[in-house]
Amino acid sequence: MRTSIVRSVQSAIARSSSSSTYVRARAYSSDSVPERKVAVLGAAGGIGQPLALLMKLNPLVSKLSLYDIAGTPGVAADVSHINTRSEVSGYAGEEHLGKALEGADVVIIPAGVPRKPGMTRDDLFNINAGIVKSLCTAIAKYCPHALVNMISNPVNSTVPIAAEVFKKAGTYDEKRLFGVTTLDVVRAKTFYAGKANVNVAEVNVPVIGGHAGITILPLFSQATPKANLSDEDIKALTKRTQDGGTEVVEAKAGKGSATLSMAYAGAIFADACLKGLNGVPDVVECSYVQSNVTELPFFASKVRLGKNGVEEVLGLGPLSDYEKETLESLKPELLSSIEKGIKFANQS
Ligand SMILES: NC(=O)c1ccc[n+]([C@@H]2O[C@H](COP(=O)([O-])OP(=O)(O)OC[C@H]3O[C@@H](n4cnc5c(N)ncnc54)[C@H](O)[C@@H]3O)[C@@H](O)[C@H]2O)c1
Ligand SMILES: O=C(O)C[C@H](O)C(=O)O
Repeated sequence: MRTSIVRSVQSAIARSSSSSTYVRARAYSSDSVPERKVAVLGAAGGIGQPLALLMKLNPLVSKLSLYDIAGTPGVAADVSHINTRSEVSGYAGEEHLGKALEGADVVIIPAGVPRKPGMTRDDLFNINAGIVKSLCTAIAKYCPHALVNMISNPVNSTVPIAAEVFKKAGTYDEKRLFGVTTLDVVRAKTFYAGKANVNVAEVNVPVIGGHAGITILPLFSQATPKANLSDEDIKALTKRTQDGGTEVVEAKAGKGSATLSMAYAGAIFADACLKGLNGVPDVVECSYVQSNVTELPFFASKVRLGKNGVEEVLGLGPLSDYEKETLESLKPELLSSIEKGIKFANQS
């Protein structure tokens, strides 16, 4: 029974990645899976706890390191009783951050405050920018070669902050820094499947741009399986995807933002990073990375993952007129969030 629950969660995650990835991943025998340490920073939080659970279910992880400013020993003890491959360690307090990070292959960062109703993601900047800066300073020191999966908002600014911190430390490698935008893809797939009345497990929708309001641009013109949706339907789906986070923030009415769907999305993205590191071919996910597919220095688009992180930032493909227009209108806001992050990292 327990084995079947673990297997069904694992295969849901595997199916969510590209189907070719799934078929090849199954070809692994447990003996041939390399040792991989994954660290979660902010592991006692609303996202951190279910993400710790999902990473504990991932057979690609051999060491799971859970770090937070407080509360991590309990989470680690709890998760450690699950009879899966990884060895779990919990670390609480800044003096243990180095140990938590040492030897990490992938660092996932859901540390920081979430939104309340009426707030934008940018309203979190003042608190979260400092948290991300100090965590990235430690990453540069203790695991400079790790792939960094940034979840903390505002992602449009926290990723540029991380890049600047790593540049200052002399450890920046643009192939290893990712803003996690997978939740936008997860939402776009769900909403599209509902409207188009197609099997959600077969749906693919790229989401480009950034991770805040109008900077989130789902490319429904490229969605598969194809469906004959009207322009109004596409506009409504686009708006719902852009407002997906706010929908959850309002429904939670002051108790935070998306945690469970984010943990799921974060687990899919981390799994894709691990598969890439392990040499699984054709691992493609959307992510907010250093990019030259547009004139903006950071941009989310499809990315091929490999043994060094980003193997290739893929182009945008053909856009509808509506998507072209929306792309142009998101650029000023995204650029200003990027510049805000860069300025913060360099002045403080
Ligand atoms: N990228 C996305 O798609 C996405 C989706 C949902 C939420 N988020 C963001 O993720 C972040 C976390 O959300 P949550 O709901 O888990 O919040 P939460 O408040 O429930 O948990 C955050 C955790 O971070 C910890 N923390 C604070 N400062 C820290 C530090 N210096 N080092 C380590 N840990 C620290 C807190 O102790 C807490 O346990 C928020 O910024 C939220 O906006 C991003
Ligand atoms: O909306 C938020 O503040 C959290 C997150 O970015 C989300 O998209 O759910």
